[in-house]
Amino acid sequence: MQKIPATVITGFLGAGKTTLIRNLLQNAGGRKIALIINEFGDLGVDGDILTGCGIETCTEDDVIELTNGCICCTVADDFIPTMTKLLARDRLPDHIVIETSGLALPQPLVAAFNWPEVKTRVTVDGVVTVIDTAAVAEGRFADDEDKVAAARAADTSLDHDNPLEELFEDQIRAADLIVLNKADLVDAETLERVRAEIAGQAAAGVKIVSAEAGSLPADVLLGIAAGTEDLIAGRKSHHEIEHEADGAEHDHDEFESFVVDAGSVADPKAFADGLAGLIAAHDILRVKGFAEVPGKAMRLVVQAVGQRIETYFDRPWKFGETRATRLVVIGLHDGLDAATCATITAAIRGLTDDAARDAAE
Ligand SMILES: Nc1nc2c(ncn2[C@@H]2O[C@H](COP(=O)(O)OP(=O)(O)OP(=O)(O)O)[C@@H](O)[C@H]2O)c(=O)[nH]1
Repeated sequence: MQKIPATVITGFLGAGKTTLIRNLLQNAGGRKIALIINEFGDLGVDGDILTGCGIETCTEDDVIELTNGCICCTVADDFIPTMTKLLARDRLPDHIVIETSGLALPQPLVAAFNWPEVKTRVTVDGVVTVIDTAAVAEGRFADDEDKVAAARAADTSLDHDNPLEELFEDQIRAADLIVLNKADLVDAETLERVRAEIAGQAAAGVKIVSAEAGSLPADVLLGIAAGTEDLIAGRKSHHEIEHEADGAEHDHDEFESFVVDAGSVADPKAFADGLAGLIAAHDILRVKGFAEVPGKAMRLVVQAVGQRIETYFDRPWKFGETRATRLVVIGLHDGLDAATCATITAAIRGLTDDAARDAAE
């Protein structure tokens, strides 16, 4: 039996993975694609955006969500049973696409394709790492070099000062194809600078392409035929290297997420401006979710990556669906203690019409 190819789409929070997958589904050229989506944060926003975008080949049956945390930590209890169930279906997909959470390390996930029940049926076609080119150009993942040099001198471990940098490097290291996304937000010179920087960190021979809104032909993204599961042992993550000796698991204690239930959003522009102020005032990496706008039949998608905030209406609220505003907020653990989470929650609610929310509850 021919193995089903699986593509792993990875990349930091907000790099554009879901957007790239939406484009891929629209241009799938008749392939039946099954999607497995893993999210950090207790709200299935990405899956909902994809099933809400009306692509014929993307039904709720084709999208499987793993929302309980980090795919790389729950491979055995979560990912393997999901794959087994998918492979037991009567109508098998032509291709499997897996979107990892923006905080996942792809290496343990790819290694899971060597589990006997999966290895005989599926092969990793390739790991595609999506990069927010503008964020890299702004140095958002860069460590304070002096501090890291001092830490390295004191301790030979590879520990970074900045957990974002470490994750970012691990995601690049796992790649078979790197997409420099959001090319529209940088000029040609900056794009080339980022390309050179990334090429210096990636494995030799890895292809790097640039894109806007993840718009690339399906033939570029699929059919890499890398067989990455056989290569992954040579692409270890920082955590694997650090913990190899004692076999300790990595964790994502450095990151925190919480869900805010809020009231109606009367003025999306004012709401986005208020959110931008909050993001600037606190250590927030990502906000995403849906908002209820009074008098509108459609729900409003809210997407914030750093200071860039996007709002758009994606689909009508469904019959029987609760019209509500729910957002997931993700940040660094150190910047989001319980008191700060409560402050942010109250502030977001303050940007909305709480009376409407209370009435809905
Ligand atoms: N300007 C610009 N914005 C983009 C591009 N690609 C994606 N975005 C926007 O970036 C935001 C995040 O995009 P997503 O596709 O949700 O990113 P993601 O990587 O799936 O995010 P997480 O799942 O939270 O990690 C959205 O507001 C997108 O519309 C691009 O090429 N250019």
